Amino acid sequence: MVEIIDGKKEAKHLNEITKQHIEKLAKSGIVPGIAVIIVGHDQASERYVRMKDKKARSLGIYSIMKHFENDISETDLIKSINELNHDPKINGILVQLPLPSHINEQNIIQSIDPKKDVDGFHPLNIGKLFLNLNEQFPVACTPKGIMTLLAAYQVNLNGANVVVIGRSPIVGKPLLALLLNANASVTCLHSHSENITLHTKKADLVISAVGNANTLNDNHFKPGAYVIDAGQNLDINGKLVGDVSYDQNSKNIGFITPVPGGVGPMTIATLMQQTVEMCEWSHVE
Ligand SMILES: Nc1nc(=O)c2c([nH]1)NC[C@@H]1CN(c3ccc(C(=O)N[C@@H](CCC(=O)O)C(=O)O)cc3)C=[N+]21
Repeated sequence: MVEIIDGKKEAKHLNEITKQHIEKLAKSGIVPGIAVIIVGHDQASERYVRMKDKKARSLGIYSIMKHFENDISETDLIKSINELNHDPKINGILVQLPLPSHINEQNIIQSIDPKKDVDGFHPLNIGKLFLNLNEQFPVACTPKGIMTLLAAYQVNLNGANVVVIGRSPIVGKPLLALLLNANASVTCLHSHSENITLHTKKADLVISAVGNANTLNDNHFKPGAYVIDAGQNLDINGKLVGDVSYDQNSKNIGFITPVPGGVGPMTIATLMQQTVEMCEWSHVE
């Protein structure tokens, strides 16, 4: 029997801890704040952004949303980010990706004050992560949430054989760094990799961040393997599914995170956690 991890339950637990931090800050008259910028009218993006805003408000985080039309110029977008960089009520700035093709994503990410980069996408923060610096800095929320989930399930990463599939700057790459920093032996596979099964069959833990339904199935894993599915795909019926196809009777999978209800809720809970952490960091310096 496959154990299905309850990401919603872990996210709820994390949100309760975040709430305690918010209440403690409130005693000093401090309210953490997040600003989310969204460009255009992509349905999925609008939905995620609303979910983030709703969760932030329910926890007592000050949350503002800036919604721009598709034809906003890069200069105007940077201007708006600059205002938020200087807004003392805002601790975290998130620019929802992807952006329209006439806007250079790196220019936008690099215009965010690294101390307010709640996504952890700024090159300075990614550099700190890869160097494993002993200081406080933001880390991409999906990878950080996955690490929290692994810790909650007491997965021993020390010397473990871990395969990460995907090398995006928002999931695969930061995950590589986090896993290396946790002393795992990490293999990263991607669209040019040959014989994926050769690698996944040896893995104690496989983390898939591909973005294609049915990328993996039970035959890819060794008995008892842990599987984290960070995929968010729509199947042919428009249903949200992950990268891995499996059922309760899959014989090799030890545990797996479901989609929906696995990594997704942890991403949003981690965003809330990190907004509050960044507020705390800004007050001790
Ligand atoms: N700057 C930026 N930061 C991001 O973190 C970011 C982004 N841009 N662009 C898009 C991706 C995608 N992403 C998700 C977060 C939560 C769920 C999530 O909560 N999923 C639920 C289901 C959601 C639903 O009901 O539709 C689940 O898996 O259970 C999904 C996807 C964050 N992203």
